[in-house]
Amino acid sequence: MNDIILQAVHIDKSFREQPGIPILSDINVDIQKGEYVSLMGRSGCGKSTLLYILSTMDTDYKGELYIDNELMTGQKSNHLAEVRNEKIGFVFQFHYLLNEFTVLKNVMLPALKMARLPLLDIETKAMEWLNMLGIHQLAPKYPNQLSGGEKQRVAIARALINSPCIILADEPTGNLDKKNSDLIFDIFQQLSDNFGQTLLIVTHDPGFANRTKRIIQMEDGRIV
Ligand SMILES: Nc1ncnc2c1ncn2[C@@H]1O[C@H](COP(=O)(O)OP(=O)(O)OP(=O)(O)O)[C@@H](O)[C@H]1O
Repeated sequence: MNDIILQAVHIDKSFREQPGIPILSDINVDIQKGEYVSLMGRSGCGKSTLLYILSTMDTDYKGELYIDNELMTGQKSNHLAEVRNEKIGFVFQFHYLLNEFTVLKNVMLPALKMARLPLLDIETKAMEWLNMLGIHQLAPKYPNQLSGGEKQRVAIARALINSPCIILADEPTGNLDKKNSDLIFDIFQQLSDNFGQTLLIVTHDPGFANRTKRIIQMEDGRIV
């Protein structure tokens, strides 16, 4: 056992529609527990494709992926779904909140799916994260009543509810103005500094990447 939370070993990927055209070539990545890492590179270099594989959602690749020292490659889809729900927190450019549920219920959902804690404890935990992110007053509202920045903070609370080993974020501020982007970056910084949260963030923003502790730079499907 070691402190590596996420490990990609010799990952290659090409899309079935374009066999023989490599999108990712010999990708090797180690993310240690508590690391705060950004993944940068020009548009089309393969960042989202890689993140999708690291998140276990894309299983069509060559090489090996380990999450929390467990080999994910070749595992059945229902086991991968369990690992994702328990160990990975996702934050995307678009928040994917469910409009028919309140903010509180949206944040609680991943924990309700796991069904490991009593309802009241899940609610308390959800409120704690909403509080920490400065949006506890939004708990009874519905996503379509919120601003873009507020929705993204709710999405971060939802990503945190199961105390994931790692947060994976794909352009989490891509849809936000500067003020809200700064706020989201401050939150990631706090999660890293105060909670030791492991984070891997795909970003175009060099200013943000420079605030992370390590930058992984990609070019044409390779890490450079
Ligand atoms: N389903 C697909 N079939 C074929 N090619 C694809 C598919 N999805 C993505 N690609 C190609 O794979 C390459 C990498 O795409 P990807 O979305 O990973 O890049 P990216 O670095 O995340 O770009 P951006 O910063 O613009 O989001 C691109 O050339 C893209 O056109």
